[in-house]
Amino acid sequence: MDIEKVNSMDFGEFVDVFGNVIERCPLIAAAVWSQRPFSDLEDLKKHFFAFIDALPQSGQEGILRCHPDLAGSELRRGTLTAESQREQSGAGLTTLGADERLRLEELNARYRARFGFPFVLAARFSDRAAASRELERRLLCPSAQELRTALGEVKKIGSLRLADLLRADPAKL
Ligand SMILES: NC(=O)NC1=NC(=O)NC1=O
Repeated sequence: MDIEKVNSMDFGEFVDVFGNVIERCPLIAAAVWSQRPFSDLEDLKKHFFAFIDALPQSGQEGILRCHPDLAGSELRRGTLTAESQREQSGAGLTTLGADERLRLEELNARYRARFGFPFVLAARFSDRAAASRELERRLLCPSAQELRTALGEVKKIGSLRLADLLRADPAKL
């Protein structure tokens, strides 16, 4: 899909296509639509990220809370979004052994209890071993730093999803 096609989209089409670039936060696409026309993918990405960066901390934490746990209950229940399902299975998180899954579950619970939002990692840049290693490392970080790190992961996930969409053939959307 080229940027001209994106710029020609009406509001509904734009949110249909880009509403899950940031997991379960269609509001962001709904806001970014009014920034059109976009010069290219980078410009579109810049507007998504600028919206996130301009939010108060409560809004940024809200974005993180919209993310399903890695290898969590939503994965088991099959209620992940298509993007999350692909990302998590690509990182080998759908085939964890029981002990690995329980370990992640326990770490996720400790992380959420500490920071008040779930651990977020761009799974496509990771694998099952790296996920729990990163979780253990980041669990020890100061809260302000961890918020910035987590939002950086949200942006990595969003970048990959945008790149997929811009490469996608509109007929298949
Ligand atoms: N908690 C998470 O990090 N979730 C996810 N990371 C991804 O890359 N996809 C997800 O669903």
